[in-house]
Amino acid sequence: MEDKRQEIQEKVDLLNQASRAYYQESREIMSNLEYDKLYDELVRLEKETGIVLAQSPTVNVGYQVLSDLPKERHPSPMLSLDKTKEVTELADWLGDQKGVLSWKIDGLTIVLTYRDGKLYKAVTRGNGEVGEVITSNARVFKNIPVNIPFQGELILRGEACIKYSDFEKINETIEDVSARYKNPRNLCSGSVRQLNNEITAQRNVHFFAFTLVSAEGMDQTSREEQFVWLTRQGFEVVEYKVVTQENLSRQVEWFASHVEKNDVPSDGLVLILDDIAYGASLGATSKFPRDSIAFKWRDEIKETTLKEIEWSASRTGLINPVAIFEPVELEGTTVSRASVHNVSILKELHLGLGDKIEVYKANMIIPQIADNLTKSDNLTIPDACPVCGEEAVIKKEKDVEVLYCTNPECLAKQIKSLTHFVSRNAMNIDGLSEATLEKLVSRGYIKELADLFRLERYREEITSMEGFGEKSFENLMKALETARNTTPARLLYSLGIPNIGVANAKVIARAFKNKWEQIQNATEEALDAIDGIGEIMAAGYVAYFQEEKHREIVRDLLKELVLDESFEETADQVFSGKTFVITGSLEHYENRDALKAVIEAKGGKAAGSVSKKTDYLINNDSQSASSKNKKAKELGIPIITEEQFLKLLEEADN
Ligand SMILES: NC(=O)c1ccc[n+]([C@@H]2O[C@H](COP(=O)([O-])OP(=O)(O)OC[C@H]3O[C@@H](n4cnc5c(N)ncnc54)[C@H](O)[C@@H]3O)[C@@H](O)[C@H]2O)c1
Ligand SMILES: [Zn+2]
Repeated sequence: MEDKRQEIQEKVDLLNQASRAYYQESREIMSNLEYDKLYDELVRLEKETGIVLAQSPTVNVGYQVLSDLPKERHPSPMLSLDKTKEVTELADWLGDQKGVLSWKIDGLTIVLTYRDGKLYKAVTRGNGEVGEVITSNARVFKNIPVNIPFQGELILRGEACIKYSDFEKINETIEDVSARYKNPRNLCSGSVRQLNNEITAQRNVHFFAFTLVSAEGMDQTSREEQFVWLTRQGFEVVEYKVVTQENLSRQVEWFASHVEKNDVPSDGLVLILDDIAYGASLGATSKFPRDSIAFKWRDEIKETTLKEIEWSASRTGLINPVAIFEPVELEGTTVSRASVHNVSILKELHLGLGDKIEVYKANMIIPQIADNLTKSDNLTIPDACPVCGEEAVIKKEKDVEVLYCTNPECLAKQIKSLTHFVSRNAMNIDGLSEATLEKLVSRGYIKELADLFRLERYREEITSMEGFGEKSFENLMKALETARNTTPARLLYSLGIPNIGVANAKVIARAFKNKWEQIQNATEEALDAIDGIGEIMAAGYVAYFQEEKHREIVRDLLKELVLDESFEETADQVFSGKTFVITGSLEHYENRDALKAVIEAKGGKAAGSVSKKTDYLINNDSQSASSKNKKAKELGIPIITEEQFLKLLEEADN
């Protein structure tokens, strides 16, 4: 008995510790599957021994709300939901009643109060007893009406959430990498509970109503009727189906088959009795209302064998373990990899190659390891980054151990520069989106720029990647072959040297007659002598090529590229035979000499006064009363702005 009591105490402590992290800090120290399993074990032990500790999560919705936001007590406690994983139990529970079945949205529950047709107050569920007042934040949710036709007091509950399609995009914009969120629910919680609603506004928070608590003077009798009414008031209501025992399993099937397509994160379904009065008559336990029940996906669990751990470096610098296992069918698709998230989880699972592991899809979507049955613990954590080979170290972030690449120039952290490298004016490689590049880098197929041209070796792996079939691979191979034949100017631009844009790259390449050796070894003086290249630019350029690692990048690239170093003196003389006159103040060019130099470099002439021989007058103010302007007009000579001149230059260059 003492042992059992001890076990209960330990489980209570562990569950409470997890809840504290989950609710207060928007982070997870264990998976929901693990949490629910522990919880079920605790329920079993409590039943067996008859002991229920005061702190037990089975009797408390409880965790303290510890934020700087103002607090408010709910008029009646907001409870949790009883749960089942069996459709038959769900059907028994429904009996001969009509019910409303909807997504159990995985976000943050909010209570809204409207008065006189206006949003008056928004409060989070908090610990069920006391919530946080977030009215100004709710006002900037994407789809919430701030004015509604109904004028009486209206109280409703719903879930605030961030859609999957927004999650990645928004998370990326959070500069402090360690402050980024693990899943949409965490991000939503962090976004809704902000002191500054400007941040909330940027996070695309959506609100889906699921319970009408009260509407002054209204007396609806059915939940379905309430949903329809709420829709008319301008609310988006959670997607739902009306069910009876007869069609229940079919409707559950419908939801199951739509989980993957659903952009709104969900972690199961909720079934509520349609008859409001009957539901209310059933009352509630200390933790659950009796008029509704949650349905959790069974989480089909399969046993398989761990083949390897892939260390996946991301742009955040984190190198996260991914388990690669013998393929298994899970919820209708073949799965062979699951993120292990971080070093702590890897250690807790005592993973080793050849281990028998159990895998499932969390919320029917994300593959996870549920358990390790053999725990051989034979892995070594790498001490070098799989992408750049530089030192990788284990860091502790809020009790969680993560592996981190110490090299600031690691390609994994430079996805943006890789995206630049393949862009149209650079290497012009079609079919490589930022997301694809990130995947290829994280899997170790691209460790340096030159590897892009060697992707053929990973044909098998890449064609089996999600969303990347034979056809797109073939297209990519073709695009690479075309891109391989390139010019020194493109290569120079694609390296992403500070301040060297398309135009500058062209000017420099031209100045060195397209000879790469000379381009790369240009001295500051030589660069400085080129029109349009300033001192600072020249210094940055030279510094770039002085670094051995940059020279190595280029050396390796040159092995893959076919550079066209031919040079025709006149080919670029696009203004040959043309005479320009410049007047008025300039915006783009520093002074007239700079503009003159460009004209001359292109074979043109810059004259001092307008005559019949003039082809263009460059003047930003065509209305000015200057004599040159007047003369040009008299002679019918086109007057162009700098902007138009640049266009001319660009058109001629292409
Ligand atoms: N991973 C962890 O460390 C950890 C810690 C604590 C809790 N948890 C997870 O949280 C669960 C318990 O959370 P809980 O008690 O906050 O909530 P719950 O799972 O009991 O869900 C009930 C709540 O869901 C919300 N909801 C969403 N959509 C709804 C809909 N369509 N209709 C009605 N209600 C809807 C409501 O606010 C309702 O109160 C656990 O089962 C576990 O999975 C995980
Ligand atoms: Zn690295």
